Formats: sequence, C-alpha cells, structure tokens
Amino acid sequence: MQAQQAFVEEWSSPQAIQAWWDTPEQSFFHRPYSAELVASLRDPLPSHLASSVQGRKLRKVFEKHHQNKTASVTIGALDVITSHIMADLGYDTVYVSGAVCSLTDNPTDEFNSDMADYTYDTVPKKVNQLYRSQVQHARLNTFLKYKGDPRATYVDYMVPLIADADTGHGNATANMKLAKLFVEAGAAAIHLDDQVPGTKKTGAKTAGRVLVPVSELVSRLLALKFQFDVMGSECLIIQRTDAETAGYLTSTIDARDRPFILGSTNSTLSDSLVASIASATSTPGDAEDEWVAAASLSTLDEAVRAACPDDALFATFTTKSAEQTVAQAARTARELGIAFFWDCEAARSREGWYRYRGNIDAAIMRSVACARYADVLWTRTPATVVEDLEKYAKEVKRQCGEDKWLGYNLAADVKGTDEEIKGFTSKLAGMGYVWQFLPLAGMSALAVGVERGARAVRDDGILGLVKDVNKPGKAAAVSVLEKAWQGGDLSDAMVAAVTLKKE
Ligand SMILES: C[C@](O)(C(=O)O)[C@H](CC(=O)O)C(=O)O
Ligand SMILES: [Mg+2]
Repeated sequence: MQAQQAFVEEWSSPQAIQAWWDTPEQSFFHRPYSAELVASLRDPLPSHLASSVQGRKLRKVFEKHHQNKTASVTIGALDVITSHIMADLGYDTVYVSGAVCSLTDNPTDEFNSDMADYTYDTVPKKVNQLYRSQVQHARLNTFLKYKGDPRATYVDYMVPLIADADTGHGNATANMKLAKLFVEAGAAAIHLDDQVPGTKKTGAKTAGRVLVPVSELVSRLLALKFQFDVMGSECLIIQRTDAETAGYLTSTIDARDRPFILGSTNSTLSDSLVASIASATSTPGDAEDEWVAAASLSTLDEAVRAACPDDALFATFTTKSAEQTVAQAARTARELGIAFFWDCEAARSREGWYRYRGNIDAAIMRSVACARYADVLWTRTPATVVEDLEKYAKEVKRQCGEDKWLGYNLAADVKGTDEEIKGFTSKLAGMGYVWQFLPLAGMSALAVGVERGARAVRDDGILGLVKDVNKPGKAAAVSVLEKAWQGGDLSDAMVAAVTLKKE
C-alpha cells in the first residue's frame, strides 16, 4: 500500500513529469504550460497504462517502418471479428474510422454518411470495444499456452488502435474530454483535423471544406496533448489537414493563412456577395456563381502584385508585410502608395466564412505549423495525386526534419495497372508515409464475406455453410471458426475455479 502511495506520488511530481518530457520521444513537443501545472492537475490514480503501452508500441512500429522505408498499411475495423482477423494476419495497426461508426455503429443508432455529427463518445466507444476484445483474445491465448494447448498461437492480439478524433468536437474542454475517453479506451493514437465542427463534408472529393485558422488547429492539438500529459498518457497525436479541399476559412486572424485567402478585385461590383444573393431573382447558387465570376477573386498578394509598376516595389511590400495578416498587409501596401482594390469581406459566404484557395501548399503550410504539436502529419487529399504527395513529403521533411512521420488515407482511389496499384504503398513508403490506411476497406471486406456466406446458405441450406463457409474458412485458418475464438475453454476454466467440490 505504502509502495503504491509512493509510486503515485512520484508519478505525480513535477520532476518526474519534466523528466518524462525530456525523453527523446517527448522533447520535440512544444508545451507552453509547465510541469508544475500538470502536476497540480494530475489524476489521483493513473489510468493511462493501456494507451501508454500501446502508444509506445506504435512508436516502435512507425520507427521500424521509417528505418526500413516501409509502411504500416491498414484498414478500418468495424467490429471485433475484423480486428481479431487483422491480428491473426499480422497487421501492425488497426484503424478505427469515424465514417464507419457513422454508417454502422454509434450510440444514438442514427446511421448516415460521414458528417461527423455523431456524439463525441462514438469513436472512443468503438475503440473501447475493440481494445477489450483484443484483451480477451490475448488472455485466452495465454491460457492456452499455459495449458500447452496446440491451438495457442504466437499472435500478438494487442495491435495498436489508431482512432478518428475528427475536429475534436468543440472547444478546448471538449477536446480534452474526448482525449480522455480515448486514453481510457486504450487508443494508441488519435487524429485531429482543422475543419469546423458541424460543417464536415462527407467523402474525400467534396470541395469547399470550412477550416479554422492554423492557430486554432494548433490549440486543438495542444488541448489533446495537455490532457494526455495530465493523465500521463503516451498516446500519439496525428495531425490532419483538410486544406487541400478547403473553400472557406472562419477568420483571417492568422498571418500564415494570408496566401490562401481570396477577395474580390472588381471595384465596380456594388454589392457584396451576400447582398447580391438577397436581391437576385435567380437561385442563391446561381447568384453566387455569377457574383464569384464577376469578382475575379485573387489573393491579396496577387492583387498587390498586379498593381505594382515594378518588381522592386513588390519586393519591398513582400519584405515589409512578411508575417502580417491580410488587414495589416493591405495597410502596408497602401502606405507604400500601391493603388489596388481587394476586398475579402465582400466575398464572404452567407455563413460569414472567408473564401480560401485550398491546395497542397496550404496543406504543407499547416502541417509544418503543427510539426511541434503532433507525432505524425497527414494531409487529406481529394484524390491521390502522386506529385502532390511527393511535394508534401519533400517540403514537410525539408522544413521539419527527415525523421518526421507522415500518414495518408489511401481511400482506394489509386489509378493504374494492377502492378502500379500494388506498388503504390511502397512508393509512398519511400517518401516517408509510414502509416497508410483504407478506412472503409474492413467494412467492404466484411460485406463481401457475408454476402458470400449468406448466398450459399440461401441457395444450398446447411450444405452451403459447410461447403462455402466452414471449409474454405478452415483451409484459410480463419480462427473465428475455431472453438478457441468463442472463449469456451477460458470460461469453463473460470467457472471450474469457483466450483466447490464440497462445502
Ligand atoms: C478517414 C476518415 O476521417 C474516416 O472517418 O474514416 C474519412 C474517410 C473518408 O471519407 O474516406 C475522411 O477522410 O474524412
Ligand atoms: Mg473521419
């Protein structure tokens, strides 16, 4: 008891926390808060063990792939059968997808495509389910080993779970509560993006995503890390940006977003976009298209460049306005006597969002800005364009260091010959994408398998099951079909252990 007390006190001391932060795995992380503050907020008892052990394991997985220029290629697991089979097959990570939860399993049982509008405990609950099932299989396997049972395997069932934290589902305290649920559930890593909660667009290819400023993305990542620190968790953070598919931004406050904010360059347009939609006889969509076409949208820097009589003046503007927001830079240009017209306010959407030129450069800027706040960087791209991924990887590594790990959602849209498609993951691995995943692949595979079995039984009754499910399953050593999977031996032994022969 005293030893436990001493352990908790030592674990909670500012010195121990600082020593942990000074380790190579943690020290790159920029923390604006002190070890004293974290110590003062520490949980009275540790509850981080599962996520820490799994997080450390995941670090090793990524480090190995980084060294070998290979990748952990994985799929989204919809249920415990899928995650179990993935362990059997040697997967070294399991993905837990928000999209899959949205479609198939969430606490309100409301199913629709991925708008990330499920309750914020949805994905943590799925992680919890998969984690507990992993534990059960690990226990059963250990039990079989003890008994010398030949069905015992060398499989490590505790495959690190990497889960979807979406936008963080709200403000800083919501981000922290979400992080806490993930730690308690046993997640090894979670990813978080820069979209605005409640505005998520479903699917990869939908343009016009709404972003928060870079600084807000950083704040969200920090909220996760702060919570992990308070709990003592080694859970990894994966930063995601949707900047390549972005069309809007909530605020112009961050200077780093300036090169991507769009404004009207047409001084003869009397109405703003919103006013012109209100007075139009056409539909809002058509009125918007007409206004945008007439506005000749550009970035502030492009508008200033076009108005500069010579390169020297533009160079002076560029130097003077470095690190300035659009509002400050516009003032600088005017002070330099550059006569230009540019209005990002007039171009705001009906919701009040600024227009944003989403592209791979915006994604690079955002990931670079987050490198000190995340273990893995990931850009969500609308389609797999190798040149973009090459550029992202090169630039991010040039600015953040060769050792920075990258992730990528393959989304199954890779084109080419079978050979090219097969080699694609290795190609990306060569660029540094150590984690590559197919979120919906587990669900699709499950559908194909069930369809096959259900069809066989429908057509041939029990013979269909024997011939088309059990036989091929046994031949492929699908352990779900074994008695071992059902845990009967373990439960029998547990019941026997508490059954008295005689009172
Ligand atoms: C990865 C993702 O967040 C998910 O929930 O699985 C989705 C998947 C998808 O739409 O393909 C996303 O990338 O937004
Ligand atoms: Mg998602």
